[in-house]
Amino acid sequence: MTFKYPDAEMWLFGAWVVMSCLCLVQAELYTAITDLEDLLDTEAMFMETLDRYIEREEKKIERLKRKADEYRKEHALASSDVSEYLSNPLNAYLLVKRLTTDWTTTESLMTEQTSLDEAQHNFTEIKRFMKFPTDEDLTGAAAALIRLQDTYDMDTSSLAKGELMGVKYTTQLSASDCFELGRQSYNSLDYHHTRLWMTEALARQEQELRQNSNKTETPKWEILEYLAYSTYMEGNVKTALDMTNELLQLYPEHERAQGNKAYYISVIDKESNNKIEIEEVEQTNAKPFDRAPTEKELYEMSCRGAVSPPKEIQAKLKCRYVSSSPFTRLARLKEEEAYLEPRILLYRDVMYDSEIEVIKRLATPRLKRATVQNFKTGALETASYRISKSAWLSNIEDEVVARVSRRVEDLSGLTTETSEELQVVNYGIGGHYEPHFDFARADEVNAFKSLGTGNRIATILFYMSDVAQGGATAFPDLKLALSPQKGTAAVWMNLHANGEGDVRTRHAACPVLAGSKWVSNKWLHVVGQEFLRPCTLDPTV
Ligand SMILES: O=C(O)CCC(=O)C(=O)O
Ligand SMILES: [Fe+2]
Repeated sequence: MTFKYPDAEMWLFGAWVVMSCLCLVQAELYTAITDLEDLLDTEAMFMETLDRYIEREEKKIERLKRKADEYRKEHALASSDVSEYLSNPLNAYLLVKRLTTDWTTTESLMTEQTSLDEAQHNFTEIKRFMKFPTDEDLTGAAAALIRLQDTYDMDTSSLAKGELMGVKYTTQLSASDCFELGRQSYNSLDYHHTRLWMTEALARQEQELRQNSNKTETPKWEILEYLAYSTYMEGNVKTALDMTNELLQLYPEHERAQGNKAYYISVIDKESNNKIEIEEVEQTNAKPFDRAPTEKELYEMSCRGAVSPPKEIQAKLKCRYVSSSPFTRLARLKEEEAYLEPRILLYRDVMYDSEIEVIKRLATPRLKRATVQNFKTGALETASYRISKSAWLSNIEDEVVARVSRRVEDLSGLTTETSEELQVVNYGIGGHYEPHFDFARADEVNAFKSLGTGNRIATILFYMSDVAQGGATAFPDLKLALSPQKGTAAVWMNLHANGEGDVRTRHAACPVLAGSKWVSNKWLHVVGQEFLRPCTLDPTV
């Protein structure tokens, strides 16, 4: 890549060498924090190019100002006594010269484009060789924010003010930021969030105008257009008509709004001719539960701590030190019961910071958008219900990975001979994994078939980071949420002793609200555990 600013070249080239190997594949940057960090480097290069462009343009304007001063002075002199001035042959010559060759030079200075061309060239090169977000990334980032809003039940205005579940951050969203979220929701046909964010955009815009801030970029009529339409789509035609009237006061020639107005009036007329009272839908965020909550609602409630296991169950939970193997006799395990039936155990401080660093370092260059198995076909696919980046590490790659496998055996009393490799996962903001089973169900015939090791009998989930906010592992049916604590492992059996899947283990990774989440999974399989966990025909075990 060639850069046109000579002294920028060395720095840019250095950055390019580092970045170019990482950056040729550009997609889904929002899925992991590690990728977002690279975007800051891209932004730094954009800023450098912009600063240089401004500097050059300012120099140009300075030169033009000096020229204008010269013209003004000479012109004033001439005007003070025109005939006297022009009677001098030198002045007559200079006047003609000023308006010919001189003026041509001035004009070409005005229209000179080199700094613009160079800046544009540099922008193109940066976009080609550095990580650069796509429209898909913007859609994904907006969807992640909306997912967080829903899961953690955050009201639009608090979120726009930077309040995340009671924690106040300094970043706020401007009217145009809110407008963009509304527009993204509109493009996803999500009229509920379109209305919420366009309402907020209007409120913010009024505030910005009151504060005389020059932030306001989106015309009010445009916000009103989205707001009116989403309001109509949500069933409130009268309010939609009022909003469209307001829009037309600001922009009377707006043809689409004129059409919509006529349409809304016709809907209202038709209803009143039929003597049907139009019921304006009450628009609130509240979700009244006059019915049993759906799994999604239970999942979201577990994530935000709005539900928890019954007190009787919690009262029975114990914690203890255990030593079941040579290793754990030396370093006794801190075992905590998180749930009894099914048994979900937490082991504290079983992965050390130094081990976590090695695992993260090995996994980082290999992180790819996580896939889920299409259990019907066996194919691996990306899916919006699982948003994270993951990589697999094998025991032979590093002693630390092998050591983690041995620790898994100590924790579970099972063998890792037939297990999958260690799956390392990094979730960015909004990263999540919706409710799922780790085991394959009866109809998912192709799952693990090629491995020949049977179903996933147990899950050992290591938390490799704390998470500032959100990111719990939720078990919706149990109303249980495990909050990540660096170094802790969660362990549970996915199968009953008769080999049937235990549906109570259905679980999810709640969206990360603030911070970044690292975990690793070790999935143990059935084959090889025959003597370690004997099977029974009793379906209750
Ligand atoms: O990240 C978590 O909390 C759970 C991850 C999980 O369930 C999975 O990867 O299967
Ligand atoms: Fe899972």
